Amino acid sequence: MTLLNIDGLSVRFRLRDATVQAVSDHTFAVRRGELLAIVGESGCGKSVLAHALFGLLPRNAEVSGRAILDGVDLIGCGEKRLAREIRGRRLGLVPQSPATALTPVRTGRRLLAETLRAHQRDPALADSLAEQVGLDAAALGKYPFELSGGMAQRLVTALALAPDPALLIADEPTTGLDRPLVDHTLDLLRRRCDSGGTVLLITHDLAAAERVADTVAVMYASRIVEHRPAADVFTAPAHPYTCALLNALPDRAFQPIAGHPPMLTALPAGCAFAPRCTHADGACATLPAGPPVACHHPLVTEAAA
Ligand SMILES: Nc1ncnc2c1ncn2[C@@H]1O[C@H](COP(=O)(O)OP(=O)(O)OP(=O)(O)O)[C@@H](O)[C@H]1O
Ligand code: NI
Repeated sequence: MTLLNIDGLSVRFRLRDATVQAVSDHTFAVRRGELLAIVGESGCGKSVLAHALFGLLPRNAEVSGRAILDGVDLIGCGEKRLAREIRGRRLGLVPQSPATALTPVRTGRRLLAETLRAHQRDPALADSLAEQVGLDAAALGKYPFELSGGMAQRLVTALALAPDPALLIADEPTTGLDRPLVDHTLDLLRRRCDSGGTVLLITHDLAAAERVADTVAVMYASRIVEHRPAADVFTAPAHPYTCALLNALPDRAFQPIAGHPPMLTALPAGCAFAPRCTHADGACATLPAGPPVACHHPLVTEAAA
């Protein structure tokens, strides 16, 4: 059953002399129990997508399209309803910058207990939540400024989990963690989905997505260019950009992608990857249809059908 239905979602920022097109025409659904990983290079619009869903965009943002979570349009329902009914119980966010998200004058234990209480949950769950994210009791007694980056990261993850949200958006939840803790966090998200929860994992770490995702959406320059089951994306990528991303991994060809992504203030009318793509031709001057694969020359043709 579908939990989140996104239809034609776009976000642009108006600047004095330019417009930043940060999210372009996203249409996708997330099933209950699904772990969808959104991957793509730095600056492609992943966090802006998360903030649009959470209703956290700055004033210069213009949002269009719809994002229906459990019957409620997150884009159109208004700040009051978002604050009262949505953030917390239905929608949780692990923010990308934990340090700025933590209230400095309370210990981790107190922050967690307050969040639990605010959502009618037992504040005594604070210690077990901390344990789930790999924080020990001593760390929980510290103030945010006393925490390392990795500890703060685990605390914001525990805080986002505290209300037990129907959909958890985790924006780079493994930043600052060493490998065992990265895996610990990823496995926690996987278990959450296995027991009926739903997670949208935003990451630039393809290995992380490969470890736990059911489905993967690959973003390039504000658009989703490929959105398919994870096993297919990692074994038979269909978009040349996905293929190039995988080939850049150290344990694959370790071949960096030539060139740079376009400025989001000057996106081309056609395929934005065409200038870097060895398969590009005249057809790429027009916008390809898709996903599942937004490409005029997909590498796996049946996937584009
Ligand atoms: N308030 C804003 N005004 C103008 N541009 C913005 C604003 N917020 C974000 N952007 C731009 O939107 C684009 C997408 O940013 P976003 O943070 O979503 O990237 P990202 O994919 O999350 O990257 P990273 O992996 O580095 O976190 C960037 O070019 C960024 O500069
Ligand atoms: Ni980001």
